[in-house]
Amino acid sequence: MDAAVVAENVTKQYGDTVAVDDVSLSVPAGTVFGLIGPNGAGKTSLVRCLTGTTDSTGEVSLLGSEPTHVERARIGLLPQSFSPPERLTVRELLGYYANLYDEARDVDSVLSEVGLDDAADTWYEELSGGQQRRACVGITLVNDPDVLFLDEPTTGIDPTGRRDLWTLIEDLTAEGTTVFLTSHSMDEVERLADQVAMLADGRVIAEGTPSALVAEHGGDSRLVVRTEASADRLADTEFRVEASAGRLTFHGVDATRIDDAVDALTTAGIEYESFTWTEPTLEDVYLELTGRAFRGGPASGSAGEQTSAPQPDAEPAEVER
Ligand SMILES: Nc1ncnc2c1ncn2[C@@H]1O[C@H](COP(=O)(O)OP(=O)(O)OP(=O)(O)O)[C@@H](O)[C@H]1O
Repeated sequence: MDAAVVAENVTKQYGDTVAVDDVSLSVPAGTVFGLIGPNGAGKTSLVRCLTGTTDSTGEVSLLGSEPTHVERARIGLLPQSFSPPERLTVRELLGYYANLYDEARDVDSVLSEVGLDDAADTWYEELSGGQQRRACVGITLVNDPDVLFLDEPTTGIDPTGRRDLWTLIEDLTAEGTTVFLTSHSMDEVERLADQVAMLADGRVIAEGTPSALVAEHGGDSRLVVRTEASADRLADTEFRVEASAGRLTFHGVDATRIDDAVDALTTAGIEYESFTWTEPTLEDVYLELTGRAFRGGPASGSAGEQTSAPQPDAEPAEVER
């Protein structure tokens, strides 16, 4: 598969601040590349280097050319902060941007894709924050770009709208669009990205598929049991069990071993109120790698039903006794 975006040893400095530090990456065409990292890690600066909207050192290839030489119609860029003209209706706004290109998509189709059909005749300034963000996403789609850079696309968008946008991004990549996604939403990146790079202090500190990163850095699956019992009665169990206020945490409990852990509780005669099974997610990877993990509590994030296979989107399963 051809690479749509390639960076080799890209560095960007603002005065003494090294915002992007010797970054190399490659994004195959038709895939989603997720860029994550704490505030100030250099994500927006890197996007600017890749799109040729700032100068940098190193090599960047965008659709096989230097970024500034790529036909603008082939690129879509949704910056983190974007303020289009406010005294236009949404339809007028998309039409305005569509007119900047020789060939553009049908504005009403784009409006529909971003869920703004009903707000088409509303002034941009009268939209809610989430609707405004949807309109901005729509603006990036009017030229039917081959590569789409989305910097925090779903900020302010409600959960249903976020999922609609995720589906839209999946549809776009299915048709061959390459998406470079910057996000603080780990569930968004985990759901969408084929490849993820984590940036810290301008450098890529981890890169891989979401599942590979979770396997390497996410920690183990565990069963958290709400009980006042101590761990002493579980001395013989094969699981590593940690006790903390009002709960026992069984480590290394994958989906097929939940029953074994519950059996161990029963065998030990331990009374419990409920238990929750959690498995590591990209959020755990993020917390681990940024060193901000909250130690001692159950990992937050996705989990499956007690007996089902892990489901990336499912809520934690709390099972009452
Ligand atoms: N125009 C600028 N002039 C000077 N310094 C800048 C400029 N833009 C960014 N920086 C600095 O570069 C570093 C990286 O900033 P950048 O905005 O790329 O981070 P980010 O990962 O996108 O952050 P966030 O998640 O908060 O959006 C920060 O130290 C920031 O202060």
